[in-house]
Amino acid sequence: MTDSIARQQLLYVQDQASDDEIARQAELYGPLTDSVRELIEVALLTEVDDPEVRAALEHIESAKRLLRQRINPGPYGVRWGASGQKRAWGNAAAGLRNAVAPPLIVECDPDGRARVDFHLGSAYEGPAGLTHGGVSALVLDQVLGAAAEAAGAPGMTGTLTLRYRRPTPLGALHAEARIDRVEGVKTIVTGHLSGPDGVCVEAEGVFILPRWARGKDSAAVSDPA
Ligand SMILES: CCCCCCCC/C=C\CCCCCCCC(=O)SCCNC(=O)CCNC(=O)[C@H](O)C(C)(C)COP(=O)(O)OP(=O)(O)OC[C@H]1O[C@@H](n2cnc3c(N)ncnc32)[C@H](O)[C@@H]1OP(=O)(O)O
Repeated sequence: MTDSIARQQLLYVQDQASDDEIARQAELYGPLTDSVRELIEVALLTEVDDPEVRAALEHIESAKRLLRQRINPGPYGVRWGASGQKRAWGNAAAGLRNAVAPPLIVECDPDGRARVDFHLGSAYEGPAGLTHGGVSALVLDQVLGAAAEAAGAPGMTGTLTLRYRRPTPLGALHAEARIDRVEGVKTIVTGHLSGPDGVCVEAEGVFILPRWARGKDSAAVSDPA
C-alpha cells in the first residue's frame, strides 16, 4: 500500500462522539461557518470607503488570531460518532464546517436517489452573472456520489461526464441524481442540475469502491452524510 493511500485511510475516523456532543458542535460551528461564508460574499461585493475596508481587515485578522490558538493541522477527514452518525464536515460541497461549501444539504433515499435545493451566491461566478462550470461539476459530483452512498454502493469518482446544456444562473438551483446500475464495485449514477428555466447540466458518474476499501465494513462508509 502506498503512503498516500495509508494517509487517506487514517482520515476516516471512528471517534465515538455522542449524538449530544455532535449536536453541540453543530450548534457552535454551524453559525461560525455561515458567518464566514457571508463574509466571503460581503468582501467580494463591498463598496465602502478605504478606511472601512482597512478597519474590517483588522477585525478579521483579530478573529483569525483567536481561532488559531488551537488548531487541527487538517484536513478534517470523515468521522463517525458512537451511534454511527457521519460527519464529513470538511467536505468542499457539503461540509458543515467548510465556508467554501454552498453548502449542499442533500436528501437521500436508500433506493439510490438524491436531491438538493441550494443557492449559489456571487462567490461561485464563472462567466459574468453565471455559475462557474467547475462549481456545477462540484455540485453534481457530490449529489451523484451521495446517491451511490445512500444505496450502500459508495465509491470514489472514477469518471464524471458532464453536458452543459444551457448557462447555469446564480441563485436558487436544484440538483438530483439516481443510481442507474451497479456493476460489481462500480456504481453508475445519472443526474442533472437545473435552474428556473430548466436543466442546465446533465451528468453521468462512475463511482468505484477503491481496492483498499473492499471487504471492509461497508456501513462505515455508507451512512448518508
Ligand atoms: C473505508 C472508506 C471507503 C471510502 C470510499 C468511498 C468514499 C466516498 C464515499 C462517499 C462520498 C459521498 C459523496 C462524495 C462525492 C465526491 C467524491 C469525490 O470527489 S472522490 C475524488 C475524486 N476521485 C478520485 O480521486 C479517484 C482517484 N482514483 C482512484 O482512487 C482509483 O483510480 C479508483 C478508486 C477510481 C479505481 O482504482 P481501483 O484500483 O480501486 O480500481 P480497479 O480495481 O483498478 O478497477 C475496478 C473497476 O473500475 C474500473 N475503473 C477503474 N478506474 C476507472 C475510472 N477512472 N473510470 C471508470 N471506470 C474505472 C475498472 O476498469 C474496473 O472495472 P471492472 O470491474 O473490470 O469492470
